[in-house]
Amino acid sequence: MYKIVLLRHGESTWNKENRFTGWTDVDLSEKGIVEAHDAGKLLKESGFTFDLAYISVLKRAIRTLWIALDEMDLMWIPQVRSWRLNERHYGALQGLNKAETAQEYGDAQVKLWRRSYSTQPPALLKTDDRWPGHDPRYADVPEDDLPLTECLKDTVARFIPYWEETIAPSLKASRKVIVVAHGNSIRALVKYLDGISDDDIVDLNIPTGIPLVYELDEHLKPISHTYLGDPEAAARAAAAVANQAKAT
Ligand SMILES: O=C(O)[C@@H](CO)OP(=O)(O)O
Repeated sequence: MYKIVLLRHGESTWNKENRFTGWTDVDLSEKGIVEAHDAGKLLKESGFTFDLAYISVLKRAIRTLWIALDEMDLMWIPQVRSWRLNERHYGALQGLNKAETAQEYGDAQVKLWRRSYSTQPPALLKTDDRWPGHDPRYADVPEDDLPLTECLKDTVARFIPYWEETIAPSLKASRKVIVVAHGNSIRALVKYLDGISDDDIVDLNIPTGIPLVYELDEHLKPISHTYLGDPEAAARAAAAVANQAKAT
């Protein structure tokens, strides 16, 4: 049996301001820093240890990992960054307030943009400063792979090859792995691992800063998954994420 821990970063400054974030590189809020410390303490108290970490190239995930590893006295472990673990790119919605966007376009449209499997938010133009082609951290990524917007299906398409080619072989080599990523990139992985349908994935929300532990069989098929800590608190936090973009 294999085990892997998936962790969404702690609350970011734009989570706090209720803005669509995507690939915008915002930092953790004060609450997010506390959540990252708590995640590390909880992992340590629960007997977890790691010898390899995978993270996105966004600082809210990187800092969450650093803080959690510091709590576990594991800052020495290899930390492998990939853009493929980034948050789903939110296209032209990046920066907008979620509730105001729902007032303008309606709750149903915003829910489609946030949670449907295959509806892309409005796209950026390549001339827009928010297009990742202007950011040196993506200089080695082929231009055709850099999104102008993404639906969850697009995030699955760029994350799962990385799972198959890089993360899964590490697990099979008995590495103790933590993945620190984002609400929608973790939804992409969970959809794939648990075989969740395109319709049912709409109702899955991932809370910030609560470790999600998967036990996997020898073929890396899930045997179980659980949030560490208080399950009701995790359910409440997930419901709060779902409700972030209501117009009223
Ligand atoms: O703004 C975002 O990038 C994500 C995660 O913070 O938001 P949502 O939960 O609305 O998909």
